[in-house]
Amino acid sequence: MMANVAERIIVPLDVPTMEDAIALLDAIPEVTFWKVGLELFVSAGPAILEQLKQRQKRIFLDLKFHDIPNTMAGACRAAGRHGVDLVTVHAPAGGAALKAAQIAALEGAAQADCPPPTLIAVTLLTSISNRDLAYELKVSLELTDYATQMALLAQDSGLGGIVCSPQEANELRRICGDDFLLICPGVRPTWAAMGDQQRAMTPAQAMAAGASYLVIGRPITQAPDPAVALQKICDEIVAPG
Ligand SMILES: O=c1ccn([C@@H]2O[C@H](COP(=O)(O)O)[C@@H](O)[C@H]2O)c(=O)[nH]1
Repeated sequence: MMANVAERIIVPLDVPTMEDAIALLDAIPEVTFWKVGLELFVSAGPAILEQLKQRQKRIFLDLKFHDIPNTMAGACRAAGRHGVDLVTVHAPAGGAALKAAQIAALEGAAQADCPPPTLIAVTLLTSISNRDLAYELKVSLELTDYATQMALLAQDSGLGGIVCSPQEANELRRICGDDFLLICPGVRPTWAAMGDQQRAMTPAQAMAAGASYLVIGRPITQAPDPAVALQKICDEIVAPG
């Protein structure tokens, strides 16, 4: 397995319990970067972060905070104390909330004497289609223009990156520059089911579009053999068919 490719794949621990999470960690020890989302954090709490640290894994705490500035700051300060690598907020919370969140995340890390997390903002969930944006959310901008506005809002607010679909990664990389993290879920090998993802690309396409990291869940975690699925994805990135 090409180490540098595998290290750019973040696998979500989208499972209901701590026991399920540990089984997944043990099934694919090759994974260096794990994502803890709402389901597992609400179920298992911060203890899952300790399990990951004991295994020297990198941690993406994906709780997608979206609230008023004071509440966002409190949540990000607490997240900063956990010593995780990445923390998510929603960009449409607005510039005041994003700035407050960024400052608070650094404060939390300093209080706990741990490295500060990189705060990243979700531009537009990858489960939202062009049609959903226009007809359900009543956003009149073109989807790429909306994602660009959210990315620039995050960058201007001092955040270190965004979560975006690989379909917008090329344009957002051009606009936001090389030092801004682009974390891309919505990644599907040709042999995997799309599920609820609406704006997806293959792993090789997503890397080529400028993603810093790919978030790939069900194609790996629900495969008959997750380690084989991970290896297949790495091979496809290195030598696209
Ligand atoms: O826009 C977003 C933001 C976050 N996610 C998260 O990524 C994974 C994707 O899992 P798959 O099984 O590969 O679909 C999941 O944890 C989401 O919460 C996203 O998909 N889109």
